[in-house]
Amino acid sequence: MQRSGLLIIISSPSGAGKSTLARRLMEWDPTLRFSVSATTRPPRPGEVEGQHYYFMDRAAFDEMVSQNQMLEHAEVFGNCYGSPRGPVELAMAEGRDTLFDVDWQGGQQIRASALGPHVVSIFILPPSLPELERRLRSRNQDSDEVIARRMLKSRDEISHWAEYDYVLVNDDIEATEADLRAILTAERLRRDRRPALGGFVRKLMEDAA
Ligand SMILES: Nc1ncnc2c1ncn2[C@@H]1O[C@H](COP(=O)(O)OP(=O)(O)OP(=O)(O)O)[C@@H](O)[C@H]1O
Ligand SMILES: Nc1nc2c(ncn2[C@@H]2O[C@H](COP(=O)(O)O)[C@@H](O)[C@H]2O)c(=O)[nH]1
Repeated sequence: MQRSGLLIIISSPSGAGKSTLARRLMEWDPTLRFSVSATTRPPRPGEVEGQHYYFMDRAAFDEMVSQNQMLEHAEVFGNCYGSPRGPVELAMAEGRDTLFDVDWQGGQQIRASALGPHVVSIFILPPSLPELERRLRSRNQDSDEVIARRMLKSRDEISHWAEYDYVLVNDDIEATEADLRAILTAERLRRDRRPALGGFVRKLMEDAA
């Protein structure tokens, strides 16, 4: 039987380090596929269409939603974000694992979808709220107003931490990346080895009889 890809969801308050960790994880394992989201947010300097996001206007976004082309979608910080369904289903059929950088609403929707049994969800906490703000500022890409809005929403996002399979505090980036690698390795072992164990255990018992 062809194995099915895992859906690895990473959520956190804005600025805790999801994108940085996702990038590092994909450098470690280039077979991982990143789910490039659609968004109505304008591009930041340096963001590339089709690599960081599919940037679109509200009409195009709504059209995708109405055609059932989004696996999940939500309004975050006043803009629309969504995960296109087609590439995820393709990756799963090919047995490839997909990484999602989505907020708690996206996490809930994917978990509740038909693909829910394939989800591994990870919540990233910042070491403190002042450090979260420092990281948002150090990124040097958002206005004071945008940063204030994201900080205001951070408590709401953090309140969903217990809905996730794993929760990591992203203090030291190397240590957090090592934890993510360990999670991925263990979850893949579980997926790949467990189905074959039924036959192995049956034979073990027969041989002993
Ligand atoms: N462990 C860490 N220690 C110090 N700085 C970090 C750490 N992890 C990430 N950063 C820095 O914090 C900033 C925000 O990180 P990043 O953009 O990855 O956050 P994010 O959670 O993806 O944010 P958003 O939700 O807005 O996309 C970046 O400048 C990144 O280099
Ligand atoms: N529910 C979804 N949330 C998403 C998606 N893509 C990104 N996000 C989340 O939005 C915020 C802000 O992202 P930014 O790039 O503007 O900083 C962040 O929390 C992301 O996780 C998505 O497809 N669905």
